[in-house]
Amino acid sequence: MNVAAIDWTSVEAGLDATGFASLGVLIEADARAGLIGAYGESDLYRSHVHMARHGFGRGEYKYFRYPLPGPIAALREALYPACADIANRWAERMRTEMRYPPDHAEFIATCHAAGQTRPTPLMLSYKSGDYNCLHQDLYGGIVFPLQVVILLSEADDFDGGEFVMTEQRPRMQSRPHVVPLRAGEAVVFAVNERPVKGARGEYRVKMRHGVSTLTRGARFATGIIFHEAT
Ligand SMILES: O=C(O)CCC(=O)C(=O)O
Ligand SMILES: [Fe+2]
Repeated sequence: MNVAAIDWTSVEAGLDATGFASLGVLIEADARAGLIGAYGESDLYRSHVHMARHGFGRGEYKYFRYPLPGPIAALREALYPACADIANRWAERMRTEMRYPPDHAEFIATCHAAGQTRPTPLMLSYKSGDYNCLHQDLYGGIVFPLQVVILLSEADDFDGGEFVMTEQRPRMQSRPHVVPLRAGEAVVFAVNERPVKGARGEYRVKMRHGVSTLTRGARFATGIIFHEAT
């Protein structure tokens, strides 16, 4: 984890330009292997979702229960403050009333007061033929506008399985993005809407994310979502 090395000015510029930005490699090989190795330990998770059963795609994911694994808990807390600054600037530009407190514990208290009490960080597991349909991770009325995904598998472990985003612009066709990810690399991206500066002021685009079909091997990723679920 090297959160101190992140250049948040360029991260914000990337988020403003495309709705996503790399944070560099934040989970080293040992910790990646640890998280993948613990995927089968059911005590660590509060729920297990088979995507095909819900029409979400193919493959599976599991939501962690508290206490979160060390590296996930540490990153969630350490990444939050800079993300909250960006989130507050976005809220101003989009003229929404929500403002985000400077530390994550305080934001969690806001979620709890609204009845969102369950943890949302998750592990995702894909095998050849699996994919994740375009979606948004919204779990209640309280939404933190940025989230983070980290690839845990090595580049050689799989083919296909690219992280993709779409940007739905008002009265225009949707724009696709393929987001490159190295092993351990984290990408911060827009959960839902983000502001874009147009010729006549700010407008909003709606973002969705997903994963293209794996054509070989196995792919694990972890997602760090800052709001809690109902
Ligand atoms: O497997 C992936 O890269 C996508 C993960 C995802 O949907 C998420 O982190 O919310
Ligand atoms: Fe997601």
